[in-house]
This record gives sequence, structure tokens and C-alpha cells, in this order.
Amino acid sequence: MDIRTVGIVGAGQMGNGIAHVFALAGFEVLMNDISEDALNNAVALVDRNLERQVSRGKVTPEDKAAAMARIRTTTKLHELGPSDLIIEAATERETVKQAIFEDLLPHIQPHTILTSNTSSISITRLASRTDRPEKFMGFHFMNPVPVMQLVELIRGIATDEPTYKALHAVVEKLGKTAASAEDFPAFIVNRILMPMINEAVYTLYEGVGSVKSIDESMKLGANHPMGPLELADFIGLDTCLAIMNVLHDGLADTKYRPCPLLTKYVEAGWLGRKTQRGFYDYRGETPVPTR
Ligand SMILES: NC(=O)c1ccc[n+]([C@@H]2O[C@H](COP(=O)([O-])OP(=O)(O)OC[C@H]3O[C@@H](n4cnc5c(N)ncnc54)[C@H](O)[C@@H]3O)[C@@H](O)[C@H]2O)c1
Repeated sequence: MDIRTVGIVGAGQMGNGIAHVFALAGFEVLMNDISEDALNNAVALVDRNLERQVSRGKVTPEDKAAAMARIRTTTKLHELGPSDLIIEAATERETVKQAIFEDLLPHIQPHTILTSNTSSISITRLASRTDRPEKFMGFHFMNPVPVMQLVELIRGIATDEPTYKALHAVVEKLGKTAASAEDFPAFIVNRILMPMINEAVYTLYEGVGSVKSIDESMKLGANHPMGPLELADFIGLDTCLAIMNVLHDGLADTKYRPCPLLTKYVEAGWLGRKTQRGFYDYRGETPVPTR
């Protein structure tokens, strides 16, 4: 099927990146959020990130202008109704996502494909609450979307082949690489990545190392481009905790128990870069460990 128009729900760090790559690849994008400020920030961020690509010679000024002209925003969810493809990229909470799909259903087209950018939540369960589980998939982009090459494609138990093929073709049009994952908690990337981040938080909690020594050890000792605590701040500690809870509940194995220190940081509102404080404090010139 021919996908030309894309509705994006949630204009946070993932939503703006998804809007960026779709608009640059020639899709018409309509972005929705409950917050007008989030929408304005997202458009400003796309503009800034595209400008950086122009200054590096990766995008022409004409392509940037055309991409920006393809992005529209709305706080009214029902305006996404005519879209060929809808990508839900709102907060990682199942009730939030379910409510979004429920509110969308009366307004979408018979051919509309519904997807979620969830990092961990069951695609089969989200799909079962809609009128089209066969046209529903997990569409998991990586952060930052314009930079990261991979997109995980997750079929729910009822997803049909034309839907999978249509999304695979979209990934190719974006110039990215698709990896297929089965519908298990947190799929492939976060099933492996998040327990490592959680273990890094336990390492801090138990006093095995400081924030700096844990991150430096993994950067210099395991050749990771970012330390695990720095990466947790980048992802968002609320998102990390939500994913660990899905792993813990979904796989019923104590090895996925979220570290109490991660829970405490989220309770403090220290969610990482997006709130200026997480394992690092970003309010000064250079990030310093918060504690
Ligand atoms: N942060 C990452 O590294 C990462 C990577 C891959 C996937 N994801 C997934 O992407 C999704 C979004 O994550 P994020 O990091 O962009 O979160 P975020 O906190 O940066 O943004 C979430 C946005 O959703 C909006 N929102 C909340 N409820 C809404 C509703 N009912 N309708 C419309 N908008 C609503 C919020 O206002 C906010 O702007 C989550 O499912 C997350 O698991 C995140």
C-alpha cells in the first residue's frame, strides 16, 4: 500500500526525531501532543537538528525547507484521522497508549495502519484493544532517531503480512535498517540493553563504583560510546523504569527487578536530561554527578 501521510502522537524526544526523518524522506507529517509547548519545542528542535545537518553538508537548504514545510502540528487527536500511518510515541504507560488508540478509532480510515513506538509493552495486547489487530505493529525507533540506523519491527500475534511489508518498505524509504523482533517484553534491543543499565544502577547503589567510575569503566573498558548511567539519563529514567517493570512483570523473573535507586530518582523527578537532572546534573556548563 502507498503510505504518504503520517500522524505522530507524542512530540517528546522520540516524536520530534520521528517527524524529522519522515518529513525529510518526503512524507506529510501531522504531529499531535496534549501539550502545545511540547509541539512548539518539537518543531524548533527539528529545525535546529536539520540546520546542523545542513551545516555538515548532509542535507541541502532546499531539502531542509521542504521538510519543514511538510510538518504540521495539532493538539486535536482526531485531526490525525485521514493519515495512512499513525505512530504512537507518547509516554511509556500502557493506559496512556490504550486511551490514545481508543480515541483515534472512530476517526481513522479503513486502510490506516496503527503502530506504537513502545520500548517494551505487548504489541498483541495494545492491538487487541483496537478494531484492526491485523493492521497493528510495533514500530520501534532508536534515540536519537535522525542518527540511529535501526528500526525494530514487532508483529503482534494477529499482524498480517501486507502490514509488515508496508512498514518494511517505509523503513527502506527512510534509509534505515529493519530488524524483526517477536512480541516478548522489551523485544530485542531493550531486553538486552535495559538490564545492563539497571545493573549499572545497582553497581552505584551498592557502592561498587561512583557515577564517574562506572561510566568511565564501560566507555574505556568495554568500548561503549556512552557510559550506562549517561545513557540512562539520555533515554529518560522514567522510561528506563517503565521498561524494567514490563520485563519484571512480563517475564516474572527476579533478575529483572528494577533497582530501588532507579525508582527513587524517578520519584524525585530526576528523569535525566529532559528534567536537567538524573545521574548527572545538567544545569551547569558541564554535567556533574548529581550525588
Ligand atoms: N527515550 C528513548 O530513548 C526511547 C527510545 C525508543 C522508544 N522510546 C519510546 O517512545 C515513547 C516516547 O518516549 P519519549 O522518550 O519521547 O518520551 P517523552 O517523555 O520525551 O515524550 C512523551 C510525550 O508524550 C506526550 N503525551 C503524553 N500523553 C499523551 C497523550 N495522551 N496524547 C498525546 N501526547 C501525549 C507528552 O506530552 C510528551 O511530550 C515511549 O513509548 C518510549 O518507550 C523511547
